[in-house]
Amino acid sequence: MTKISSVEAFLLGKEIISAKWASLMVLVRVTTTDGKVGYGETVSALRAEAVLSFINKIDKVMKGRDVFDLEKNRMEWYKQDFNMAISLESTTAFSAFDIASWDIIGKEFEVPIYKLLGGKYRDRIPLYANGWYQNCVTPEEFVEKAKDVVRKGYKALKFDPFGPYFDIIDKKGLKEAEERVKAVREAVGDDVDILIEHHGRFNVDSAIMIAKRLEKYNPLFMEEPVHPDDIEGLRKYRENVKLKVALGERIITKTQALQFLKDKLVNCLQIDLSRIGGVTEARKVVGMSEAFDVLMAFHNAQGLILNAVTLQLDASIPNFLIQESFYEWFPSWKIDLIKNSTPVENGEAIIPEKPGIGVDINEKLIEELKVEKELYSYSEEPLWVVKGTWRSY
Ligand SMILES: O=C(O)C(=O)C[C@H](O)[C@H](O)CO
Ligand SMILES: [Mg+2]
Repeated sequence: MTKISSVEAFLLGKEIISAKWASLMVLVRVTTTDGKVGYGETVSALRAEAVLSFINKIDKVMKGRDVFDLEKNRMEWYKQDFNMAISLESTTAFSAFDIASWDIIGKEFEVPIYKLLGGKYRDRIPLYANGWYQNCVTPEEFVEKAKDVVRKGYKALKFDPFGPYFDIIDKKGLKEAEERVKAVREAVGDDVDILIEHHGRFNVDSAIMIAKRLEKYNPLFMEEPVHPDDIEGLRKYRENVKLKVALGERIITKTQALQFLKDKLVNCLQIDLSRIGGVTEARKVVGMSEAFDVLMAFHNAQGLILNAVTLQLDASIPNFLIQESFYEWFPSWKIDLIKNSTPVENGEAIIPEKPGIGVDINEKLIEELKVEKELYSYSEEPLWVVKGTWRSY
């Protein structure tokens, strides 16, 4: 029995980066009584202290339990936390614990996790770039950065072309968004995919107007076109728009995922392993999606532990579309933390082959990067946008 002796969390950070929401990192370490160590990562933006307190409670519940008992351990936490199914803080804390558990299990068998999930389905992981458009507002600024992305070898890139518009978009906003998308499409050509991020900010009539304006640029998908809880709006969007819909980063249970699948509200599911319940729950949602002919494009916007474990699933699943990557736009401290062991080559990720999640943690950096608490200051530009893009021009 590989008994859990501790579940610890560390709040790490250094500087604000293009992905402001990911300027902090809650690193979770699970240790067993025989000294095995596994790492996971959770969501931190606006809720770091709450997540740390959940990890502290998970530590108390999991001490002495077998790290291999993934389903039993999850059910125990689900039983202990009456509100787990409606709490991102609880599910993200548990997701990190589950990821760290799989890290230990892979290390026990001395294999990367993908070998425990059915082996390799693909040798490399095609990526789309995100985070590349910091401080872009004018079409020219977007074009300059988009060309850099293509020069790096990416065959797909995602961006949010909507500036500071929220809920309703007017003629000026539509014109600005179209100018940005048109300029990027013309700059990258037809062989590079463009993916439109709405960040779930529009009411459905605005979202439909946007789709009508942008469909001529042939986006691979429209991500979170309407507010995340606007199910009726999404139904109306699906009735009026032919473009593919992608969503899922805010789904925290497989039951929620089922609602979108059974009502055919999504073409591509973007669940996030650090929110849905780690590897254990993510692989169930992959199977459910496969039954509905829905492809996976995991959300992956937090850090390099999440990136590594996400690549393990990408390697092994049949219904895969493309993988989000901030890798080349994350701060160097996050890359250093995993000893830069999941590099991107020509717009593709190499599958990490080390045991467990496939990366080693630079443990001496943990001490160096520790921060006391999450510093938050209000600004018109919310945390969840790529920094410097909320200006009209
Ligand atoms: O990467 C994406 O698709 C995002 O939407 C990034 C979000 O801003 C981020 O996850 C907010 O926590
Ligand atoms: Mg998104």
